[in-house]
Amino acid sequence: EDGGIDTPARAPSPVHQFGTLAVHAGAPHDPSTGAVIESISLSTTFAQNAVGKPVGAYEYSRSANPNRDNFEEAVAALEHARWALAFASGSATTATILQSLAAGSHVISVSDVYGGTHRYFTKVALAHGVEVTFSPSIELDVEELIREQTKLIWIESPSNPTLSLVDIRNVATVAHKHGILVVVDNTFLSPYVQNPLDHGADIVVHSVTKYINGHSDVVMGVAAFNSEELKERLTFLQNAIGAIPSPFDCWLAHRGLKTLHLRARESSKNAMAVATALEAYPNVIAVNYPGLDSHRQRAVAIKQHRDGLGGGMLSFRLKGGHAAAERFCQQTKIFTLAESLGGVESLCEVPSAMTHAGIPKDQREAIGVFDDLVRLSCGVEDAEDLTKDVLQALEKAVVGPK
Ligand SMILES: C=C(NCc1c(COP(=O)(O)O)cnc(C)c1O)C(=O)O
Repeated sequence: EDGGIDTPARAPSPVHQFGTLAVHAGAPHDPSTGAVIESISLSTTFAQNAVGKPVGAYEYSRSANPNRDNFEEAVAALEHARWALAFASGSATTATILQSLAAGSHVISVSDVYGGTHRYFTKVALAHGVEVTFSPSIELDVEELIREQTKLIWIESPSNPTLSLVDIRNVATVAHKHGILVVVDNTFLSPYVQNPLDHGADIVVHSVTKYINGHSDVVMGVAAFNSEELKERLTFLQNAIGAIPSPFDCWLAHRGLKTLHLRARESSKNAMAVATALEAYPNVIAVNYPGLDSHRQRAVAIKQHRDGLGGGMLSFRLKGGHAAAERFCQQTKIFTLAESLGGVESLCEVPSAMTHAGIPKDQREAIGVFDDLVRLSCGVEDAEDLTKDVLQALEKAVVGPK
């Protein structure tokens, strides 16, 4: 007990280090053929020897599927969780968790969240009776924001796209005193850099579409947790709502996950090089990167991130407003102008006009998503090439005196 919520049993401490788990967790050799790589089980249904007596462990693919089981087992191992459940997308994961709440429930969310998450919180959740309110400084004011009906606190750390951090333990300590669950969206860092359950979170979620799959060829989401009650509730909803991923997508995402440690280290190194170059550039107003000593919450990164890594994501403000931000993204040669993030290829975007365009301008700017903000997803290309690409695009983007 740490207040009003049972502290669930923790997953057993991992026997192996991250890289070994990434390669081997949830990856049994086929006992009949010895195949080292799992097959893809596309069958949607499984024979029964007699009524209600399936031949094996499976009956119908929406309820369970071998590839999904293997992928979920691997994610659970990497997030230090007893269980993980995979969904059709990160957004489907968010929706299923919110739909686990009774009508009349209240959720407190950090203000700076992905635009699609904001869209669900403000335009969908209320339809099933869940009210979401936002806080720009959740560590400071969470206690006063809690209501009798508050059931969940939703954190993105780092947040998309301003890379704000939250000290998870601080929020979880307050939340658990009131019997409130804490969800951390760990998409921006991946399980390699941060494990929110180790800091008191009750559920960790990812858009698998990003770093975990890592190759921009799968849309998927996942939630991981230690509570048996959550496992029962969310497994029921995974089947009843049915927002599940395909076996092939699970197979692809499991393959991508096996190199997550290599990709996360490389993209973090690249982001540090690019952020450092940006910080030195005269026409850059501000750089948001948790790996920089100048980051406003650098102490939280050092406390919560493996080796204080900043991850592969960063954003920066450019003199010259929206026009300069757009020109930058049109001038890059290696960074591709596109939404999404976390893949092997580097991407750039202008959140105010793209991923966060659905958030009203005044609310956007209140959380630092200004029209001149550019977001970069640093892939695994060479740091020198990425840095040169950014600098040449800056030269062309900024018109007038530097
Ligand atoms: C597509 C983008 N984000 C998706 C996303 C999601 C939604 O994941 P989807 O798999 O795209 O549904 C959830 N959480 C975070 C932090 C995210 O960044 C983007 O920011 O370009």
